[in-house]
Amino acid sequence: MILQVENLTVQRGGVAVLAGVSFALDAGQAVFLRGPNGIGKTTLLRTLAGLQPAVTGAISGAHWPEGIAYASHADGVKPTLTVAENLRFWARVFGTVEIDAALDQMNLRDLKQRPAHTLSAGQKRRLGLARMLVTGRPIWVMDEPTISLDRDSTALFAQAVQNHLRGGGAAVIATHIDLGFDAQTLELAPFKAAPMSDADFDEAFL
Ligand SMILES: Nc1ncnc2c1ncn2[C@@H]1O[C@H](COP(=O)(O)OP(=O)(O)OP(=O)(O)O)[C@@H](O)[C@H]1O
Repeated sequence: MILQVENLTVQRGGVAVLAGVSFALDAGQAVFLRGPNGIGKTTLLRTLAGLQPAVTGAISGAHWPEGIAYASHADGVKPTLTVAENLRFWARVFGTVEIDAALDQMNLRDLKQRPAHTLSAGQKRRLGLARMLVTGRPIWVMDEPTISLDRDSTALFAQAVQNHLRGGGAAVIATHIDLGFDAQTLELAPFKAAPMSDADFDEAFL
């Protein structure tokens, strides 16, 4: 199993938001996380990425956590560097060298020498996603990756994810849209944590 999540409770601002989340991914598999605004998708992704601890439950797998590449809402793009320099920078951070495949897969070759601050929102997002390709990491954890992408770029991204899966990778993707390929779907609404009751407060502490 490349990633296994068992009975996970995750919290934001000290309050549990999701409880009892479980799923498992083998190499070559993806899961789409769905749920209304505020349900806890970002919180779950941040926990999977090892950026915050789980309240209870377990995350395990052959490559966890060192094999995770996390794409948050932010693109992580360095504005003063060109597109190619951004990718080389990330390649160096992750100990890889190859950026050509990322340029091609996210259709960035013509923009290679452009300073990133001159890119449109969608182009910047394509660069942010190309970053995932240069990490060389097997598990992609992605938060609404298609925001700002037009239909063609969304299709390019979906293709890049499928290539990653075919190469033995895995992906956890919070998305509201249909990316056009089959994967598990995990609806998070049923895992909404119960609100704290008055009985949970410790009077002696107040
Ligand atoms: N710093 C904070 N303190 C307390 N609560 C917070 C804090 N940050 C976020 N929250 C709350 O935690 C819950 C989960 O937020 P999260 O960002 O994980 O949801 P989401 O499903 O990713 O939402 P969206 O679809 O809107 O991006 C939300 O109800 C949010 O209001």
